[in-house]
Amino acid sequence: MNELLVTLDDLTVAFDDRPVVDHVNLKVHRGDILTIIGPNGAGKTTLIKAVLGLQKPTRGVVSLARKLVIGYVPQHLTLESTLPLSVKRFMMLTGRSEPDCQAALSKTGVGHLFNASVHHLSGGEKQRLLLARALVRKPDLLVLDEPAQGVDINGQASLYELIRQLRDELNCGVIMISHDLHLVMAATDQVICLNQHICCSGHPADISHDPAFIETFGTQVAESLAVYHHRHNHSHDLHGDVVEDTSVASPSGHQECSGHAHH
Ligand SMILES: Nc1ncnc2c1ncn2[C@@H]1O[C@H](COP(=O)(O)OP(=O)(O)OP(=O)(O)O)[C@@H](O)[C@H]1O
Repeated sequence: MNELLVTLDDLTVAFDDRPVVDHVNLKVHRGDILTIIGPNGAGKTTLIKAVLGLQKPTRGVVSLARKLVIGYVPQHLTLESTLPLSVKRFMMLTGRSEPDCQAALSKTGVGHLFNASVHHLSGGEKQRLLLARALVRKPDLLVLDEPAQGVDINGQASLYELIRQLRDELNCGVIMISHDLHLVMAATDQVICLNQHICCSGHPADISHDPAFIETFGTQVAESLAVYHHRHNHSHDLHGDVVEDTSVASPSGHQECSGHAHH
């Protein structure tokens, strides 16, 4: 088992006695890609803020591996539009060397924009710049809050592919929030469906069959994902008749909570 990077132990965050993250238990290891999905207001951002140390738990514990370096990619790049700022300057604000900054930008496919103004970048280029800024710290853990927001559908697929490649290259763990269910399903190892508490979790191909998932996202979404991720779970004999295939793995690590009322 790879090194354990993050443990959430019974994490609860409440605002005015209203729990928005409720009794969440979670472990992230080096090499994991874990995606948090859930409806608006489900507590996704609050959960990652707790991991980043920006939100104090009301109850429970967030434990991080010793000397854990976290690279954070926010949803948007918000900058004062009147402030002239080049990509180079933006990257150098991290305090890293110019060659390191340039290498990180090349890794995320925007090395050619070193001298461009950040204000002139497209949505996809901005996201790649934010990713480069997170990478230059050589993180053990990448935390991304809807990294593909404002990026077109082709750009989204390549951004998720890039995140996978970076995970392989850096051997880091990845926690990300996403709303792009189809793309997430293709690019992640484990999905957590959060609606204050963890409704269900597991391999993306299996989650879409989960009653808790269907309850949260509706039958239409679940069916479209189930078709998209259909896995052949049986074999055929010489006559073409269907035979049970016991060698097909059952949903790996698939868990569903019980004892909670699903919203
Ligand atoms: N500092 C705060 N004080 C009070 N309420 C807060 C605070 N931060 C978040 N909330 C509330 O907590 C709930 C969860 O918010 P959060 O941003 O974590 O949801 P989310 O799942 O990320 O939503 P979205 O998908 O819409 O971004 C919301 O109802 C929000 O209004």
